[in-house]
Amino acid sequence: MKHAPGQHALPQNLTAVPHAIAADERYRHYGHRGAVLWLTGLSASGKSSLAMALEQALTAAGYSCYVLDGDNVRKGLNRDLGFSPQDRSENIRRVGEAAALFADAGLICITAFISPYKADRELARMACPQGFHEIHIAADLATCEARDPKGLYKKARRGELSEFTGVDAPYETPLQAELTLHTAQEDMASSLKKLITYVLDAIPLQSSPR
Ligand SMILES: Nc1ncnc2c1ncn2[C@@H]1O[C@H](COP(=O)(O)OS(=O)(=O)O)[C@@H](OP(=O)(O)O)[C@H]1O
Ligand SMILES: Nc1ncnc2c1ncn2[C@@H]1O[C@H](COP(=O)(O)OP(=O)(O)O)[C@@H](O)[C@H]1O
Repeated sequence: MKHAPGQHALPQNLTAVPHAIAADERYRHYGHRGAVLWLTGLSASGKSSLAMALEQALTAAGYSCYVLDGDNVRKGLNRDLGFSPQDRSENIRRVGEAAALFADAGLICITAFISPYKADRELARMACPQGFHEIHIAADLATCEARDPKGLYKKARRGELSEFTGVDAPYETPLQAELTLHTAQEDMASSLKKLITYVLDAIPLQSSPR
């Protein structure tokens, strides 16, 4: 359809608001509020496994979710960053900002990063006013080291990898996480069940979305 000069196809009021679609419309569309589920824990504690399984379970239940993890963030957006304390902080700052955008768009953003520093996790929380749920994937170092799925703990012990979390870099244990999963003491199905139960309660789904 052709428009005369000065006319346009969009409704006039779209130019008057910062977001053309308001939060309530996103809620009606997705059937739930946007939020960030922030998984934190040592390497091999179970973050990635639980994040992927949770995404699958929530999607099957009718939620719209997306996982941010090292695989899709450290290879692209954050490929300039390593594992120094400064780089880890910047990694988490950017992930927090990106997660906030996903939540603002109405999605459940599940993040799976070691995020070893308490102050960085607090900054991420402040960046995500839509709702930030810190979930501590708690497994002791000995268990994680015994799992060692990528052989990184062995490398670190041999001195071939420096500043490895738990070996020669710190992990600051969350003191007030919304949920703690003890993944050294229970199998993955039990941890996943607790996680799903928590999310269904904390982020209710409308009875008839869309
Ligand atoms: N030095 C060092 N310390 C910790 N981890 C290391 C290191 N070097 C590489 N890796 C691999 O990178 C993954 C952790 O990346 P993150 O972005 O989650 O780390 S952080 O939050 O910035 O601390 C981590 O993945 P996960 O095992 O899934 O946690 C490791 O596989
Ligand atoms: N309760 C549990 N929750 C999650 N993972 C578990 C659990 N028990 C054992 N595991 C195993 O621990 C390993 C964790 O690896 P991964 O998910 O890659 O950890 P991370 O992303 O934290 O590095 C997987 O092999 C997983 O099957």
